[in-house]
Amino acid sequence: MSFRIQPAPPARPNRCQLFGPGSRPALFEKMAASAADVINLDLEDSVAPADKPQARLNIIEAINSVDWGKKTLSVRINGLDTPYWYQDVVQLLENAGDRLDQIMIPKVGCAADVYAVDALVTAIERAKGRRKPISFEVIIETAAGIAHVEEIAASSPRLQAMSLGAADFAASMGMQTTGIGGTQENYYMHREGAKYWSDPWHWAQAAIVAACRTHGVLPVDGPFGDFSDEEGFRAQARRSATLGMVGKWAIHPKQVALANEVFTPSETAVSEAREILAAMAEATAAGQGAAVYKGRLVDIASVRQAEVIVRQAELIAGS
Ligand SMILES: CC(C)(COP(=O)(O)OP(=O)(O)OC[C@H]1O[C@@H](n2cnc3c(N)ncnc32)[C@H](O)[C@@H]1OP(=O)(O)O)[C@@H](O)C(=O)NCCC(=O)NCCSC(=O)C[C@H](O)C(=O)O
Ligand SMILES: [Mg+2]
Repeated sequence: MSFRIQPAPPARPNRCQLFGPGSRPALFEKMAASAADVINLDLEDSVAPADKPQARLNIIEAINSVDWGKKTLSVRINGLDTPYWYQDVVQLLENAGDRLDQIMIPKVGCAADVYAVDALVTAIERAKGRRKPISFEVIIETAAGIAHVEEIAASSPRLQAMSLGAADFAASMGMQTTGIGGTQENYYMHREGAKYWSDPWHWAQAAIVAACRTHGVLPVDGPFGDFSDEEGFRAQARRSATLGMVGKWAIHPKQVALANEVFTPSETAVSEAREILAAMAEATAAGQGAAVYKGRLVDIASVRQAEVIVRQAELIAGS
């Protein structure tokens, strides 16, 4: 371990972030009643330009009136390259009550983007005497965002989570696809007449996880567009979980249970982790630094791996 200790991320469940357009207030109660850990009310790309003023009003009304339970409540504002974002922030912070937890900043390209929103949010919080500081989450979905991912992860103490936005990311990178996440038909290796599909999102996810873990931020996988493809969603989510991401977006209520299933460690995984901890406790008591568990080596690094799984399970059970 470096002399600089890896900070812990926020201790809250983030297995599923359910999105809904701010222009469809009929969905808000259904979102609140869902099993998602995080709700993202959208002012950005799912809301047409002409509907943005009304969507802001809908969202403010819903933040103040709907029972959101223990969910993290987040609003996605418009990007800093638009004329909308400052009004999103000003109207939200001046009119939404303390139930608003978080602002999601899309298409972040550098740390200064987060700094700009932080400056505005801080000024409004002071002017209005808001008691609860607003936290931030960002979307990495541009070439600049992934190129500057580490400085973005370090950009503000308000930052709690970072997602990969596969659709805008693909567009910004000039990728030849209209798919949102998942297997891409033309991204394959070829050998002896057979195709082997690779994962084009893997490198960006790994970069996001590394940046997030370095700075104590929750890494999250973004949308999977084909909401009729449950196995495709599961496969994408399992790869993300294996890489270290803590959750995934749902763009349809069908996807909430799938995300919760994948990002909740299974009973088998938790029992195995506990057995590894027990085996190592026994080995340590006997003055040994390593042990054999089910025919394989376990040592102090295995303890750290097992602790990740046990901590995740305890966090979810306690939420
Ligand atoms: C995708 C949808 C437009 C589908 O809406 P709809 O046609 O109404 O779906 P269904 O008829 O299948 O709905 C079945 C029931 O579920 C309710 N419903 C639908 N959507 C939601 C929701 N988001 N939350 C809660 N409940 C929902 C319906 O009302 C039906 O209920 P009932 O009649 O009582 O049975 C729609 O799901 C939708 O708008 N989804 C969110 C879209 C969105 O927010 N997109 C933005 C995030 S993705 C993105 O921005 C890309 C990213 O930035 C990137 O770059 O990668
Ligand atoms: Mg996007």
